[in-house]
This record gives sequence, structure tokens and C-alpha cells, in this order.
Amino acid sequence: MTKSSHFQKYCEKAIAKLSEDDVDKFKATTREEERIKLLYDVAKTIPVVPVNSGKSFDQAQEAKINGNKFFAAKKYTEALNEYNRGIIVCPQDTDKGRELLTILISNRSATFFEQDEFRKVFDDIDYVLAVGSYPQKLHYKIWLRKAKCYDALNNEKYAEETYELAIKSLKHAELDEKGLAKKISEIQDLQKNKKPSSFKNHEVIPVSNSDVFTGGNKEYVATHKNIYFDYDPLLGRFARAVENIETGVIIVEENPHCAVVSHENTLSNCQFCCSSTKQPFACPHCGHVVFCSLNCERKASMTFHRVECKLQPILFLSGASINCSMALRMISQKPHGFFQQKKKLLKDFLKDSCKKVPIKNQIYRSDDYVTAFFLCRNEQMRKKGELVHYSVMAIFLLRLLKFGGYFGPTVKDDVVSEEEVFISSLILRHLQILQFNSHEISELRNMVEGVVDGIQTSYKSECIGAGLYPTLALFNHSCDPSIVRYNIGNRMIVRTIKPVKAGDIVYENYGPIYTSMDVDERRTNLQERYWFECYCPPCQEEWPLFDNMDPNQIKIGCQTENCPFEFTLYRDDFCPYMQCDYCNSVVKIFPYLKGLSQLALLLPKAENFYAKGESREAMKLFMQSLDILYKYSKPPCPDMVKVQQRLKTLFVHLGNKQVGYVQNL
Ligand SMILES: C[S@@+](CC[C@H](N)C(=O)[O-])C[C@H]1O[C@@H](n2cnc3c(N)ncnc32)[C@H](O)[C@@H]1O
Repeated sequence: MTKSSHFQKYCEKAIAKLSEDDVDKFKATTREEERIKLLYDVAKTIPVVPVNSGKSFDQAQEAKINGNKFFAAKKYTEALNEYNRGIIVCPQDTDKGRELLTILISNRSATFFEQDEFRKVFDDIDYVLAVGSYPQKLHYKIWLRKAKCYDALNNEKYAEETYELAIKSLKHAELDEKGLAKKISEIQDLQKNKKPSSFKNHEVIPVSNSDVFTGGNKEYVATHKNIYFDYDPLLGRFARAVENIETGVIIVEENPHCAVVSHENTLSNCQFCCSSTKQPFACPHCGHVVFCSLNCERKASMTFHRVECKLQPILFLSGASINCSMALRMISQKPHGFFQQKKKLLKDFLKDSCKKVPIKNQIYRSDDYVTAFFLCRNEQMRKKGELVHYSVMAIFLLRLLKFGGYFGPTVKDDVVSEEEVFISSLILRHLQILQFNSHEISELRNMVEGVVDGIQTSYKSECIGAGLYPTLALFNHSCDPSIVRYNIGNRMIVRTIKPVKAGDIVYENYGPIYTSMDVDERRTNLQERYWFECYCPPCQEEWPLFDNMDPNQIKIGCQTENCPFEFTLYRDDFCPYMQCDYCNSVVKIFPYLKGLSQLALLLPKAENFYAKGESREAMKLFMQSLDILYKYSKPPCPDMVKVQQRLKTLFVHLGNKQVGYVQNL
């Protein structure tokens, strides 16, 4: 929750109404449902204030006029912004509104045509036809535009058919005889005098090793076959490597159990898949969200957005955190019958309360509600009184669901049914789960239009939303992690950022990194946010911050199996042999220095590719360099950090990217 949110203020006010007796009763509760029942009357005093739909015919009309002016002046970016704004706010509940919408979309397709964005022209024409109120007299225009796109893409057969369609549609055009003849001859000229198109398809960068998961993990379907999940009473569940895993390997590719776009990004990123879009598709009923395709619009409208259309702006305006939106989405994305059916199963599971390790022989899938339901809540550590705030929030979210029609049109706000109590109790559990398990969804943004692939350009990673990834949520934290994450849409991709040996724990990172935050701050941060004390090597051994690392220092591990001893050498001051203080074995230093000397050639080459934006080549050389660094030395080491940083940048560039980001359409 933001510091000064309305909700928080109302929440404090409501909680202040509780008597000491109420608080004691609350502390004595053992079940979420009891907590909801106990607090409903107090929590229902928090107002649910309806927000207007965000649709306006006049604003849409104004956007069309502005857009047309920009189009005529060949200011296509500005024209697009206006048409997009008009499309989002245009009402769709009257014939007049739908007709205006189709004209806005058609005009936008003309703008995309001028920008050689032919795929987008096709999508907009499909959109016009799906809305269905485009004036018949104008139909020839969209067929003609579509035919020209086929021409530009050298698709002769479809171009021919579509030109014919344009000619046929001219019978509805309101043209006089002379105008009609002129148009027909114009189209026939286009058919006859085709110039070979110079348009090249953009290179599609492969974004993941699609072969990784074929024959992959049979139990945890989103992970690489060389990962398994272990359990320890102190650490809970965590990931380990079955076999050695090299640097750069994708070890998790996971769709979210649920994902939410943050408030600031609802007009730039698709509500359904979180991808940024320059071609928004509108919700027919509200002007508060966008979709990146008709397909996403339909999938959202048939599931969560059907209910959230009315309630999401209220939730955002309340200032509640994104975890609250996710706790609600975990419900709104399924019909309430689904949870009623699961009720008995969940209650049976809960009786057997230590279901920490997933039930053997069951497939662990991120779309399975039971999987999400049993994610870590650190329930033994939570003080009962702390749940008062979460319970009040769960009741507010339940009331929003009622307001949005989740339980049907006739439910009352001032009373709560058993079914509603059950749903609210699930929300209360979701809030606790999300506190420890949610992940940011991010994209790279570059404000400079036109610079796309040069890695050296100034992209900034921005959080666009949050998601729950039940497989990734099983990874424990280290301040020196084994992985880097990025998103493609709302899909999470996780790659190794160092070589991992068979049997090693594979670590995630929850925010604090040893190179940029000192140990006390990291430990405090992790304790406050995730409720555990960090004992990773950087915390235990107090590794220095990157700025304090000595570039002349090299650490080498003793070669005796399982011996933890490390030698520290200095580049210009070393002896050929060293003896281990721990197991007394003697280690020859020369092979290590020889191994590391390969970097003198490799790293400048890698940097050169990196600077030129040749990311594939740079990636290969940096991965090779990292393997050498880990083979012949041990962290902390400034070269390792630098190479890992480069690799992270290169990997993250394979994910979501938005060029020419425009704030607030
Ligand atoms: C996202 S969950 C990770 C999976 C969790 N271990 C489980 O059993 O489901 C985060 C929680 O795991 C535990 N955890 C994560 N990293 C840890 C670490 N390095 N040491 C101890 N506990 C850790 C903490 O309880 C933390 O709140």
C-alpha cells in the first residue's frame, strides 16, 4: 500500500473502531473464515465509490479531428497518439459510437500504412470488421489499403483478390459517375504497374531455447530437467541441480498463475499478456485499460475483466498495492463455481497441514490453483494481530467483487453469505502468499524513437506489473544469485548466470545484491521483507562491495574434494606452489594463471562485439569468459561481476522492450 493511500486511512479508521475485546477475539481465531466473519461489520464501513467508465463520445470525436490534422501534416506519431486515445475512450454501446470507433481504427490503419507497419494494418482492418459498424460507403478504402499491404509484402495472389474486393465495394461508395470511373482506373493502374517491394521483414530474434523443455522435467513442467526441488525444515523448499548446468541455460520458462499490469501502465500495456502496445485494442465498456490484440481482449473479457471492468479503477484509486490486485485476480480469473468445487479438496489438504513438499507423483503446474494455494506464507512466524489489516483488505476486495457482479447482480453489501466468507478467506490467504512470492514483471524502455537493437543505447528497465510464478517461487535467495530473470510478455524466463555444479543449490535473488549493498543492510532488508536471516557466502564471509574489490586479488579453491579452503594471491606477487592450511595438500598455481590468461584475448573481443551491438557473438564470448573465471578462480572477483553484468544486460535485451515510450496517452 502506498503511504498516504485512501484505503490505508479508511482502514486505520475502521480498525480503530475495534474494542479490546474484539482484538482479543481476533487473536484467538485459528481460521481465515472466522477472521472475515468477525471483521465484516467493521470493514464494511470503508466506502466503495463507483468510478465513471472513462468513455466519452465527445473526447473520441475530438481525438479523431486532432488525429486527422496530424495525419494531413504527415506527423504520424502524433496522429497515432490521438487515434489511440480516441479508440480507448470511444463508447461502444450505441451505433453512433461504434461507427466513430471504426473510423478511428481505419484512420489509424492508414497511419500504420504510412509507417510501413503492414501487419498492424491487417490487424486494424480485422478490428474494424469485428466492431462491425464501418460505413459501407467507405469499405472500398480498407480493401484498397489491405491490397496495397499485400503488394508491399510481395503477396501477389492475395493482393489481386483484395484489389477485386475493393473494386466490388465501390458500388456502395458515394461517388458520382466520374469519380467512380477515376477510382476504378486508379485501382487498375495499381494492379498493372506493380513495383517489386523493397520491404524487408524484420529479423525475429530467437528469445528462448525452444528445445530446452522437450523431454524436460516431468514433475515440475516449467523447469529444466536438470533441476529438482529439495526440502529442509529451516530453508523450506529450494532448487538444486541434478547435473552440471552451464552458464546461460534457460532453467525456468513459466507462465504466471496470475499477472497484473500496474496502475501507471494500464494504458500502455495489455491487461491480458502485459506486452506493451502501440496499437491498443479497447475494452467495449471502459476506457481504463488496453489490450494488444482482439484475442487478448476477448480472453480477458471472458474471464477476469468481465468482473474487474467496473471495480479495477476503484481499487487503483484506493491506493492499494499491486499484491491486492493480484489477490483479487486469483479469484476473478475463475468463476466462483470453481472455488466451490475445490472447497472440500482444499479443506482436506488443510487438515493435513504440513503439505510443504508437493504431493509426490503429481505434476506441478503454474495454472493449478492448489499449487499456488500451498506456496510459502511463513505462517508460524506471523503474529495473529498482524492479520487484522490483511483481513480488512480481504473484505474490501470481496466487496469489490460483489460490486463487480462476481456473485451475480443481486447481492447485498451489508450482509455476507457463507460463500462470500469462503472467497474472502481465500483472498486473505492470497495476500499472505503474495507477500513472499510475487515477482515484478518488467520491460526495457528507450525514449529515443528509431534506435532498436544497439545494446549500448540507453534502455532502462521498468516494472510494468507483477505476477505469481509458482515454480520460480520455490527458489531460495542468495545475495550472489545463480540466475537472471526477464519477461516475454508476462512469461518469465530464467537463465543461469554462472556455471552450476551437480548437487548445488540454484539461487534466486530477492533484491539485495552483495556487489551494491552492504551486509547489514541486506540482512535487515531480507529479514523485514522475507522474514529470514541470510547465510549466503557473501553474507557469512562479508564479501566486499564491487567498488571496494581489489582488482589484483585472485582467489583459488583447494583442489582436494570437499575441502573448503581458498588461497588468496596477488597478480604481481605469487609463488608457484601453495599449501592448503586445511588439508595440507599442495596446489600448483601456474595452471590457474595460465587458464585465466585466456581472458586477455577473450574479454576485449567480447567488449568489442558488445559495443557494436552484435549481441549473439558478445553473449557467446562473455559466457565462455565466465566459465573460465569460475574454473580457475573463485568469487568475489571484479572481473566475474563485470562479465555477469554484461551477460545480464544481454539476456534482459531478449525480453520485453519498448522503443519510444510515451507516458499517458
Ligand atoms: C519465495 S519463498 C521460497 C521458497 C520457500 N523456501 C518455500 O518453501 O516455499 C521465500 C521464503 O523462503 C524462505 N527463504 C528464501 N531464501 C532463504 C534463505 N536463503 N535462507 C532461509 N530461508 C529462505 C523464506 O522463508 C522466504 O520468506
